[in-house]
Amino acid sequence: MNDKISVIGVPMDLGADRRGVDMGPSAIRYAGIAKKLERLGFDLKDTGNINVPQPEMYVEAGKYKYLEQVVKANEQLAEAVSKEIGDGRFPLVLGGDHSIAIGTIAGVAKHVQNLGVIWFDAHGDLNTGETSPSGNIHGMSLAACLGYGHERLVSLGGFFPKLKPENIVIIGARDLDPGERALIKEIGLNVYTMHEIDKLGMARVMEEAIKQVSRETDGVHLSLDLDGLDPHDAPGVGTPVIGGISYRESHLALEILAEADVLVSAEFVEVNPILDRENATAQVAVELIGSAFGEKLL
Ligand SMILES: NC(=[NH2+])NCCC[C@H](N)C(=O)O
Ligand SMILES: [Mn+2]
Ligand SMILES: [Mn+2]
Repeated sequence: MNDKISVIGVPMDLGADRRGVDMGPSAIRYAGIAKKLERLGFDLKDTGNINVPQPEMYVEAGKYKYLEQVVKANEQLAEAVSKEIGDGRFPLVLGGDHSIAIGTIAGVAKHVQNLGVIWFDAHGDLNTGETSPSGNIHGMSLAACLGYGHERLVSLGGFFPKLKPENIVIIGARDLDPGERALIKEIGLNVYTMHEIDKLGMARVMEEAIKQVSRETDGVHLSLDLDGLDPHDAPGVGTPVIGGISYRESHLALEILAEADVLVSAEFVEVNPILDRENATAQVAVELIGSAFGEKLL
């Protein structure tokens, strides 16, 4: 794995239309991400935060809430990610709501022709403005990367689609909207719901998932929404869903992923300190980052 990591913070909450998740990058830094990665021997650079507007500056509703602002911030993010990769560094993006996957993936896909993606999430984030129950863009980011949804989101970074369905797996899904289910069936997206995780076990799920996302790709991106974990272990998220991936399963998953040595980029999103208990969810994020970057007990 690349031993140079660049942290990029994205204090974005417009895609969730809910305050708090903008403080995610600070909370994850406060929980000790730098110490963790330096102790693991990485050359770490913190590039600071992307500039994201405050929601109070705008009154907006509709099918794509805060579209203009979300696009602007994601364009900056895509450039920042692309620059770090161009400098030979591994971009580690801290959210912020999950709409930022659009910018991260746009930046990575500029360099990696066929990008594989492991999408850890309770949700599919496969809505478009037409199917979304909320108008929140964080529920539309994976769809946008696949070429579905608003033109501004789909073509962000100047090219589309960024991803092919066969190079993606979703892990941990347990809350899908009707339009998301229809899209999954239509394009044959591989989703490991909690049913498969319970039945097969996380080790087998990860082996299969890694095989699929690295088969015909030139690198793999990890997009980890903390709400993929059970709210018992990660309470500080805006859209919690019971019955999720346990603390232990999530570590196992990332340890197996680290062993496979396929990652070229990663993002950890949806940490909301306002809803958290004593920064526990940011703490979990830092521990998971450790596992994803090869931390082991012995
Ligand atoms: N990244 C997330 N937490 N997404 C939650 C999405 C919730 C719901 N499916 C929606 O579209 O509004
Ligand atoms: Mn998500
Ligand atoms: Mn989610």
